[in-house]
Amino acid sequence: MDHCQRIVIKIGSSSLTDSKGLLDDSRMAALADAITELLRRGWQPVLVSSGAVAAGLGQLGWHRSNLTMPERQAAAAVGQGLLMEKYNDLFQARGIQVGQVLLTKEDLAHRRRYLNARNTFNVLLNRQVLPIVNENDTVAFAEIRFGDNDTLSALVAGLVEAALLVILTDIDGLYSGDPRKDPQARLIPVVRQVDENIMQAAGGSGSPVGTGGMRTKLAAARIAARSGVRTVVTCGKDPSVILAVAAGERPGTCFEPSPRCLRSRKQWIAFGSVARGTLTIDRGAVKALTEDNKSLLAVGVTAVKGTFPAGSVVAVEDDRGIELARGISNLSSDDLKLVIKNPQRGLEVIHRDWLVCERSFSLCQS
Ligand SMILES: Nc1ncnc2c1ncn2[C@@H]1O[C@H](COP(=O)(O)OP(=O)(O)O)[C@@H](O)[C@H]1O
Ligand SMILES: N[C@@H](CCC(=O)OP(=O)(O)O)C(=O)O
Repeated sequence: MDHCQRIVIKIGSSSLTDSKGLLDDSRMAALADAITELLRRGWQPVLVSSGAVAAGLGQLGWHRSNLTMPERQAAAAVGQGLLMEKYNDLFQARGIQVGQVLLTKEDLAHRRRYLNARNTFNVLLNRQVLPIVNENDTVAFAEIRFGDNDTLSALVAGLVEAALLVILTDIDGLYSGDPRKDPQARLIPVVRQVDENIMQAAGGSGSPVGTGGMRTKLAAARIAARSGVRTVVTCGKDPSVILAVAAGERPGTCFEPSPRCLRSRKQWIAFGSVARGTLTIDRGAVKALTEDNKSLLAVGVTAVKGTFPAGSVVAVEDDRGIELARGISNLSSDDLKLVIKNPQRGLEVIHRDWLVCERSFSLCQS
């Protein structure tokens, strides 16, 4: 199996719909042509496609303004079927089988479901079936939904160990400021680190159909970079651009993979899992974790929030409430509460193999 040849392509609602907000047939056909060519060239592509809500609204004749969440979810229920029907017809005509993969944040947060999804992707990809992924909008609800598909595409890219993530949108890349508000804004061709400064350049969505804007694309690029995946954000008007990206060209903005990329299990802890509780640690423990790469011992834990069994993912924060690590706790919250009153020397709460220190988890949340 050659993971180097895996490529995740995310196409946003703004690139899939026409000026009336309906699915753009010619754009979808051009996308199908480009993906077919990628397969012919030996790549294993995964398509993360938005557009379910837009397609549903078009079919039902509903207007986007003032929709409640259940109404959006109902529109997605109608639209997801239409979207897949279109993709199925387009790819069948090109001799390619497709498989629908609908995921929620909760699916990826659950370690066994995450691994099951990985096995399914591997079977589809190794048998030249194109996985077409979307968020399962009809069941995902407010607090635990991705909302946009940018973050989802980055998690999928890490999951399948892709070499490239291509995010197709309605603008040719990341600009130094939101181009709608700043006419002086310049295109940034390469980003080596998604930090707070770069984050400040990004605004929300510019189109009525898009959801995340550039902010969620940066969060996605950061997750991908830490997972060892190079991200290119570029314009999806002409989907054949993905062939140029696969051939090594860098139209738009290229986000380089991090030299300190995380291995699979730590990627999941850092970006896929949902923390079930929070541990506050003292200054000595902060140093041990962030500078000395040590495991977290019970002596350094000063407070425990939440109720969780042993084996849960927990957030670790300093005494100012800043999250600086995440890991799998060897102890339940009940046991931890007993232990911190009377710490046993050397008792390990999180082994360093199950601990991820990340200076800015908040930058990875969309
Ligand atoms: N710094 C920036 N550079 C480029 N685009 C930006 C920036 N800040 C905000 N945007 C907006 O982000 C939009 C793309 O995001 P979005 O509308 O969510 O598209 P999609 O449906 O492809 O996810 C652009 O059209 C643009 O208006
Ligand atoms: N899952 C939703 C995606 C929502 C959305 O608009 O995402 P995006 O266009 O990527 O900002 C759908 O299919 O309509």
